[in-house]
Amino acid sequence: MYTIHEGYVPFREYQTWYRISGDLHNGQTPLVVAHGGPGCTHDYVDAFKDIAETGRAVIHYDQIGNGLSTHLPHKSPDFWQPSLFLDELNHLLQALEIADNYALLGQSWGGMLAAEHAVTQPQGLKAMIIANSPASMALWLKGAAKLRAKLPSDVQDTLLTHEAAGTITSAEYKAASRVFYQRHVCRLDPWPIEVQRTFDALDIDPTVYLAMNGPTEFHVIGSMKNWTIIDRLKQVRVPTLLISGRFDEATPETVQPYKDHITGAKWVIFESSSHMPHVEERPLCMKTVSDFLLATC
Ligand SMILES: N=C(O)[C@@H]1CCCN1
Repeated sequence: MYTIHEGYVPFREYQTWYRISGDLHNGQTPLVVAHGGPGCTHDYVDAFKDIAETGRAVIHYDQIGNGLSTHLPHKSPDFWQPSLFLDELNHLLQALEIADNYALLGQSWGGMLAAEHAVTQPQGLKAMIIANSPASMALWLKGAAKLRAKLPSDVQDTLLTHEAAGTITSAEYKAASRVFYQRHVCRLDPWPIEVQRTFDALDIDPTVYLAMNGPTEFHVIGSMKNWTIIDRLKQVRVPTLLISGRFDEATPETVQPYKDHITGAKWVIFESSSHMPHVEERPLCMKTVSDFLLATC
């Protein structure tokens, strides 16, 4: 077992909730976990706390805008920029006094955030795991369109009808979306409770997700739709592990630029998983990440 400590870090006029599983001061490089969305919560990536069983402290946090951190539903969409979340991450590292020695795991959008962080070559970053993340949203949209084209035709028609009508909050659109999510976001049925908690939180406050991403994982019309980091990946100077699922909405094509442009990057594809190997193949995923951190930190 390990100790658990939760708290808040001031960030600008807001606050960021965090939780430390394990001992930050035992000499092992701690692992910081950045969730996806943008605008999700830490709940669905809670499983990475298992790594604390190896003696390595694991820090989860809710990025500003959702979860237990400050919600800002009245901010204009252009408030929500990658630079805001990069600044928040740096504040968290400084406040927890780990900025000189940490590893970073980002899942989905969190992996995009981790890559944005790594290209700035922070001296304290010792290793990085980019999990289920695209290197550009153009590739993401291309991959999502291919997956969407394989859905049953009635599901495709329903999605198109409601997207054209703007009725993307309708029960019918949500039911059709769920067919995609069950295939390419989390293939477990039912979803683990912690995964459902994140999607329930998104339903309650979709501010960040709608501003930066859009209504769904495959209908991306938000400010991130033109995002790419492919041209900056050569600047990454830390050992990097890429993980994704065979049925992942982050298709191999979306992950490939990380492998091509980050020197020495290793890539593990989980054959029975989609977007969440950390719950779909939990023991194997945790061993893969733990072994990588043991070898690099
Ligand atoms: N689940 C996520 O974070 C993905 C990444 C790009 C759009 N949403």
